Amino acid sequence: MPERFGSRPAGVEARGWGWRHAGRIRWAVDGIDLRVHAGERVLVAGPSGSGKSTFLHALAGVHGGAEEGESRGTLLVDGVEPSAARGRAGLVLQDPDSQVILARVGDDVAFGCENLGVTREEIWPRVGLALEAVGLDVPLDRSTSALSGGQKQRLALAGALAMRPGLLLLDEPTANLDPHGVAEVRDAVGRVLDATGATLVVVEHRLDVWLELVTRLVVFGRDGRLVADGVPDQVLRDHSTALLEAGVWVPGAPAEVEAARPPRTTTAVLSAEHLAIGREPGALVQSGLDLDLPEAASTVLTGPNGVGKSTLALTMGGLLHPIAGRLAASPGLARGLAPEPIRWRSKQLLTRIGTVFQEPEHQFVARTVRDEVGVAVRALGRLDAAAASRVDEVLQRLRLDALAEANPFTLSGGEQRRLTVASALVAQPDVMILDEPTFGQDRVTWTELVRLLRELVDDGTTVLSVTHDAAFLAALGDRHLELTASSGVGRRAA
Ligand SMILES: Nc1ncnc2c1ncn2[C@@H]1O[C@H](COP(=O)(O)OP(=O)(O)OP(=O)(O)O)[C@@H](O)[C@H]1O
Ligand SMILES: Nc1ncnc2c1ncn2[C@@H]1O[C@H](COP(=O)(O)OP(=O)(O)OP(=O)(O)O)[C@@H](O)[C@H]1O
Repeated sequence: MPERFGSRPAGVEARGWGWRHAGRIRWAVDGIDLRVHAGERVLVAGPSGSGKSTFLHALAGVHGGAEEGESRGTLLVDGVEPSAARGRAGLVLQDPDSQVILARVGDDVAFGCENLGVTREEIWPRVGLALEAVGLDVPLDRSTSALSGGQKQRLALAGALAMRPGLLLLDEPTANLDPHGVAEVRDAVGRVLDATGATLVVVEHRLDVWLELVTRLVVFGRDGRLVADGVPDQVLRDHSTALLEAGVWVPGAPAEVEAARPPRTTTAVLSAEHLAIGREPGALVQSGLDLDLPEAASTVLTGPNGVGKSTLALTMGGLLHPIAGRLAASPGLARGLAPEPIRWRSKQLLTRIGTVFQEPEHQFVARTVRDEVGVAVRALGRLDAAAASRVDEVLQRLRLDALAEANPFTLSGGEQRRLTVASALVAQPDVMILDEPTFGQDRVTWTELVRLLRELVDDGTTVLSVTHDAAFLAALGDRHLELTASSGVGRRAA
């Protein structure tokens, strides 16, 4: 491979390296001593908010100047400052939405290659190969804004793979993928590494998926310093306590939460009959859906990427018009309003159905974390002492209290996810609809989130969650609905 295409494997060296984001007192990452040889494959794990993404962004050379933060120590990629080695690294961001640049799938995948000066004759075969490798089977002229979350994640990875970088940097690349897609994408990365010999640094909470591909495991602790580094088997054996304390999902050590239990009642709070859904009238995604949400139980909706889970969640949440059929609330939920949630005004919706979107940052409206959590209660004119103390309690339970004054947009991916859940919780809606609620969570924050949702259900809240997370399904799938491409929605017992 000609070198100007950036395919020569690049090593990494950190000596006492640290980064502090502007506006923060704490160093997000500090005292990092790490030498990664060209061609090594490194898995980075650690608690939510421990600086994993910060480190990855630094390696990609995308941190800006003093207005974004300050660094100390030394960080080198291929022997030079990361900003001078930008063409050598391919970064896939945690939030695939923020990485989509161009309007068409093919152009978006080609974008990075064009920047590297790859010839046009070579770009298009690369684009085709990369899309095939990540299993994104859509026309090159498909609009990128019409892709589902999982499809966008595959798109971002295809763009990075097409560049054939010497240093591949992946931030939770499989967090939005269905189980089949997880293995498919990991194997695609493996094949590219085998072919190019590139160095890999991948951040992921779930170790089991990546362990078979990597040669090294590096673990960040809560304070942004390394707590373990070495051959995976050895790190897992010698540091198991430290790893569990750091919230790492150690294989074979599942979270300690109760299993799902069958719904207590068959009374439905929301029922769909022959429902047809889509983002717009001409674009039907599913039709003929019959389903209901049992009261005071937790229903979990699973299914492959792009099948329509988010679309169904938004429709159930009263945010998208059904294309056909009927979605009706029980009289107890409608409380005097028309039965169709789409007809409720936003304030009326707030206390009846709270929806947490798949992409957290689409939801932020306030300037601080504390204000964001209080948005709903303020809209309802209920910011009394009880509401204020509930805000504090939720912040503390979801480990956001130390970030109460931070800007929501500066939070880590996992912190943002917890913030959106916190905001919806505080309004105390009868029904909560959550799209991928455990995205980006470590074992500790995951457990806290799952326990909190179980308590809500015990107290009478009806919860519907969309997820690809098998552990979440085991803990909260009182009712399991599986959406499939051919047969609509199937119901499974807990
Ligand atoms: N742009 C920013 N400005 C200010 N603080 C930031 C910014 N980005 C991240 N932080 C803070 O730096 C810390 C580390 O964040 P980072 O995203 O690196 O964590 P992470 O380990 O990747 O977390 P997660 O597993 O939740 O994605 C967090 O406390 C976060 O709030
Ligand atoms: N904003 C949009 N505009 C038009 N079409 C969209 C939009 N978002 C998604 N789609 C399309 O609608 C279909 C269903 O998408 P949806 O997001 O509901 O899937 P999903 O099951 O939630 O997928 P994932 O698991 O990847 O998040 C997909 O084929 C997708 O391409």
